[in-house]
Parts: sequence; C-alpha cells; structure tokens
Amino acid sequence: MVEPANTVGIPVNPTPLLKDELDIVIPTIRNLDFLEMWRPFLQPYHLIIVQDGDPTKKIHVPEGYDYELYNRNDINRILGPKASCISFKDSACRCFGYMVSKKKYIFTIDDDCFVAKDPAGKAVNALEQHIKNLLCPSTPLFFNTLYDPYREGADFVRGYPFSLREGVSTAVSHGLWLNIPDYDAPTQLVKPKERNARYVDAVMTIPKGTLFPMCGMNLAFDRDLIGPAMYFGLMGDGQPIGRYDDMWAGWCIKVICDHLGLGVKTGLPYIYHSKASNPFVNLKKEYKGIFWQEDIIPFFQNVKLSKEATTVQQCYIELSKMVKEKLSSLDPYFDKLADAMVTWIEAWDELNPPAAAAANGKA
Ligand SMILES: O=c1ccn([C@@H]2O[C@H](COP(=O)(O)OP(=O)(O)O[C@H]3O[C@@H](CO)[C@H](O)[C@H]3O)[C@@H](O)[C@H]2O)c(=O)[nH]1
Ligand SMILES: [Mn+2]
Repeated sequence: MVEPANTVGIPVNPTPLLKDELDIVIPTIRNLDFLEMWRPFLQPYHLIIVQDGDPTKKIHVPEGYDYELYNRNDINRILGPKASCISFKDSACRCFGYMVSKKKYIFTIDDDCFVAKDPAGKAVNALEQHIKNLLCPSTPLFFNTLYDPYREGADFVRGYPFSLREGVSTAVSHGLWLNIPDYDAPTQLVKPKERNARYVDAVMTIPKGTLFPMCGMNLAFDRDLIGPAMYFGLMGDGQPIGRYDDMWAGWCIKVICDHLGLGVKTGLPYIYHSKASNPFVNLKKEYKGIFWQEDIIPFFQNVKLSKEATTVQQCYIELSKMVKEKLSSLDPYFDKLADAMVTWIEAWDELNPPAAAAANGKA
C-alpha cells in the first residue's frame, strides 16, 4: 500500500535552489490545502495560482506563501480579446501562469498532488529533483543504457560516442506519480483500483524523434528555452475535447525541442497523486481525443520545421499553419485551435516583449 510522506517537522529548505529564478504555477478549481504538506520544499518560492471556474469563489492560500492569484476576470482584463485562447473549466488554464511569469523556470503541480516517499521512506523534494534535471544536460541523440550519465555514481557506458557526451540543454523535466497513475478514462474504468506503487529510481532523456504523453501534473521546464510552446490548447468549456491539454502541449514542445536541439527528460521525481477524477466525466471529455489522436500522432511524427525557424515562436507559428492545413479536415476544431495557437504567441510576446527578454540577457 503506497502512502504519502509525512513532512511535519521537516524544516523549510534553508537553501532553496533557483529561489528567485523559478515560479510555481498551480491551476485550481478546488482548494490549496495541499500546500501545507509541501511547505518545507515550496514555501520559499513564489506561487502563481490560476483559479479556474467561478471567479467570485474565494481561494484561501495557506499562510506564509508569497503568491499572485489570477481568476477568469483577471485573465480577461489582462489579455482582453486574446483571453479567448485561455481555456475555462479545464486544467489547461494553467498556461496563463506560464505567460505572466517573469522567471526563467516554471514548476507546475496539481492541487491533489502530495509529497511522495522514496523506497527508503524519505520525503521526496520533487522541486529539487526537477531543478537538478533541468540544470543537467540531456542526451536525445544516443541512448545511454545506464540512464542519466550525469548522475552521481553513473556515467556514459562503453560505446557511447565521446563526441556526444557534452549533451544538449534540457528544456523539460517530466515527473511521475505514485498511487493514482495518470491513466485515461477507459483504463481508469477497467482498472478502478489500480495503484502505482512502483518507484523506478531513474531519469531518462526521451530520444529525438520520439513523442511522449506529457502529463501536466508534475512538470517543470525552462521558460526561456521552450516557454512559448507550452500552450495547453483550447479545452474544457465550449470545446469538444478536454484533458488533452498537456498531451497537445507535449507533442508540440517535443517536435520543437527536437528541431532546436533541446532535451526532454522523464522519470524522477515522483509525487503522490491522491485524487482520481471521475472516469465517466473524464470519458466524456476525452473520447474525441482518443480517436483523433490516431491521426494527430502521425501528423506530429511527420512534422518538418524549416531551417528558417530558429526561435520557439517561429517554430510554433509554422506548426500552427501545419495544424490548420493538415488537421482541420479531421475536425473544424483544429482550425480554431490553429488560430488560438497564433493568438497565444501574440499574447505571449505582448506580455514578454523580446526586447525585455534580451535586456534581461535571456535566450
Ligand atoms: O476544470 C478544471 C479541472 C481541474 N482543474 C485543476 O487542474 C488540476 C488537475 O485536475 P484533476 O486532479 O481533477 O485531474 P486529473 O485527472 O488528476 O489530472 C490529470 O489530467 C490532466 C488534466 O488535463 C491533469 O493535468 C493531469 O494531472 C487540479 O489542480 C485541478 O484543481 C482546473 O483548474 N479546472
Ligand atoms: Mn489529479
């Protein structure tokens, strides 16, 4: 039986890595009580809370946290007509937090994710592991069979080309989940009692040319390297699909990371996921995605971005044109999504003017 860690009595981290260079983005339509358990690891950091659903509902933020909170009224006020690209009634709304942040790194976590225990029973500081993953190179061009070669006690194995051992910059760190795994609705329905108790002590780079199902529950990324591509799409209220927000973003960021020579890692850290959303409600949200993805995946597998596309924004705009051209025949929704991808980039650049980015010495 897997259980969450007990963090009572653990002192607040006295040396929080990247304290002033990282924001924590939390989408919530429930409450933020889970932050009590995370206090030792997260309290030193700035939170960006994206409140979904009814903007008149008061969300309590536990004492001692430094935060900014945005509800739907704030999103509409800040973005004006461009707010149409930010989903309502879906965790996709979290990407608004990525856009308003001014920091280099983002860690995003769901409000039903708690501190996991490692096999030795120690509380896992998931944020610290994500930071380690992001600050260490990735190896997308050649698979290291001993997993993360930069980790203490590991290295590149025999036969690994020395010319590739420098690795590439890491743009994304994708963490995993003990207890309730991130299964789709059909799997949740047939395996309602399945719990993940398997803690695999590994971090791997996802090879170039390989897509993966990115879960937004426990995710960190370098905003300067890949932020503009972390759009979580048009989901939820008024849309024919939901719960494919993180998947869509994951497919977009992976083809762009492959094109720009950036790395994506998956594995440690684990969080303890406590709440299984309702599988029947999820099925209603997911079902179109379940058959559309049989066409979407081949689309992404065949994406070829031009050599002129050298920035994330240029890659993303090129991608939006391909979506409009090649996926609109699947459903008119993709025509709307392609337009929303452009609106997102326009809003991103409005809130993050390139000159400001250059002035801050960012990429
Ligand atoms: O309408 C909504 C629904 C939820 N949220 C917030 O988003 C996260 C995730 O919600 P929940 O835990 O209910 O959903 P899961 O099935 O466990 O989530 C997985 O599916 C992805 C949904 O796309 C999600 O990223 C995965 O973790 C919570 O913080 C809710 O409060 C919301 O803001 N609006
Ligand atoms: Mn959840």
